[in-house]
Amino acid sequence: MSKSKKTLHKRIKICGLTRPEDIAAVNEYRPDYIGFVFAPSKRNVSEMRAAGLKKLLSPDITAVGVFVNSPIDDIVRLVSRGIIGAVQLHGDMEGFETVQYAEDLKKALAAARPAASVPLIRAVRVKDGDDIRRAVSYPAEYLLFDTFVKDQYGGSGVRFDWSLIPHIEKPWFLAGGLSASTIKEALNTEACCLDLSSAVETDGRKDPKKIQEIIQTVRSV
Ligand SMILES: O=C(O)c1ccccc1NCC(=O)[C@H](O)[C@H](O)COP(=O)(O)O
Repeated sequence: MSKSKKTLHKRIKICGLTRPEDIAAVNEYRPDYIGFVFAPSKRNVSEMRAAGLKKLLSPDITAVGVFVNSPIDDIVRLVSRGIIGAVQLHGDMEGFETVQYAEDLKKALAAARPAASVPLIRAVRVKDGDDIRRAVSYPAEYLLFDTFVKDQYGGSGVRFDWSLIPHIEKPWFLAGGLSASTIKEALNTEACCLDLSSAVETDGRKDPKKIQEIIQTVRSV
């Protein structure tokens, strides 16, 4: 593992924002990305809610739409309306979010927004190293490694064994149970971005103090 890659500036994504108060917190503490979850989840936001939240969001923070097996048209509409600027695919690579699906989505996004570059982030729910190796050739700009939890697509707050991640050329996000107690260790991985949700919540709501602490830790390195 190259030292320079490990010590590169890490980006931060705070996922699962649902309220204007959450947007006020990220506008103040400034992660690189925030996530709106359009999949079934306790953090789900409707298109209308996300549109309202996006209007409040600082324009230099990229809003990522998180999807699980969604129709391409729904994703393209959110991008066309300027509600999201990146697409995180968290569903099933076999059966729904296939390679063909990603290629069709890319074509549809390019047709709808020719001037915009809308990166795809391929989420991989890691059970073992094979899950990672299978995902490397998926047509996405980034990979995102999260924990496999049965019957839960994401936002579990559970960590996986990071030693399963080999050196890969494609940039990748690290997710799954990242918290104040693991963030320094995560800074020592080759991830380009650290993605948090559960650990920056209190009683199921985003907690500005926890967001501030995590972002300060990451930025102080
Ligand atoms: O957050 C959710 O509820 C969710 C539901 C369905 C698919 C994806 C979901 N979240 C995706 C994320 O990017 C989370 O930040 C990531 O899974 C990490 O969450 P956590 O382990 O809670 O930090």
